[in-house]
Amino acid sequence: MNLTVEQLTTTIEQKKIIEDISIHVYSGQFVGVIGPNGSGKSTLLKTIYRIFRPHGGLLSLDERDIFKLSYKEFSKSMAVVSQEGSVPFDFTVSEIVLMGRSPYKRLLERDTAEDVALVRSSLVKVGLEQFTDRGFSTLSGGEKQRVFIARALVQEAPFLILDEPTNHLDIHHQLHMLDIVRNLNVSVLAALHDLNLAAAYCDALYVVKDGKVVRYGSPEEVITKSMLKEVFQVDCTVTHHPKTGKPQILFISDGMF
Ligand SMILES: Nc1ncnc2c1ncn2[C@@H]1O[C@H](COP(=O)(O)OP(=O)(O)OP(=O)(O)O)[C@@H](O)[C@H]1O
Repeated sequence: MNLTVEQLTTTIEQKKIIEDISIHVYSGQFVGVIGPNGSGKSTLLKTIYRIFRPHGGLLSLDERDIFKLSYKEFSKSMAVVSQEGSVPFDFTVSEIVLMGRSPYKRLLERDTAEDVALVRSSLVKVGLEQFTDRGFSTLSGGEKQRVFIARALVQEAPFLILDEPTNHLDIHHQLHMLDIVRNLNVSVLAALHDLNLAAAYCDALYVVKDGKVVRYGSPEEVITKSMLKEVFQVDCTVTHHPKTGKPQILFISDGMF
């Protein structure tokens, strides 16, 4: 599934938070959005997944205007794992994951054996099969994050939005989660803070600063010493991973010496 974002502007309380952003995610691509804190990454993603209404521009999935899709059509097309996932009541893990099947159901329709099997296989994928009946509130931050990933998986959407999906995860689970997503062969747009992971997993990167796209290209084109200085205000050496050949950043700061 293709995503096209053309000249998108989102204003909150009279302030332009993102301005004139154009992005393309081709079918099956894993595209990253990187940028400093407060640069507008989440606002961009939230506008794409319809939390915010844009004040200008066009958003389309396979040529269809995102804002013209019904709730069910939209939810079957796009799954979201956000950094702010919360659950109002103490549902169990399997109840929360089952919610990912709701776009496929009519009101009060019962869960099918297929739904239950999908929930089970997603929980196995994220390593939470022992947690099926646990109350969500009893889980650690990383376990909660993996529940939301499982919920997105059962949604079986061809487009996945990830807003800092590895926030609470230890390094093993960060790599495991990105491996799972990569192997789904769906289109992905992900805001990532870890630039080495962004370089390792993404086919293309957009760099956002002050609400605007300031760089775009392959990780090799984008992850450079000058970009890191200009956009993130850090000094570094950029080398290459000895096995994958992807850019690898070694940060340098006065306090290290
Ligand atoms: N509802 C809101 N009301 C007012 N300002 C907002 C609102 N939502 C976002 N902003 C502001 O918009 C700017 C961009 O925020 P956003 O969350 O999109 O950035 P981000 O790049 O995702 O940041 P981070 O890396 O810290 O998560 C910030 O200055 C933020 O304070």
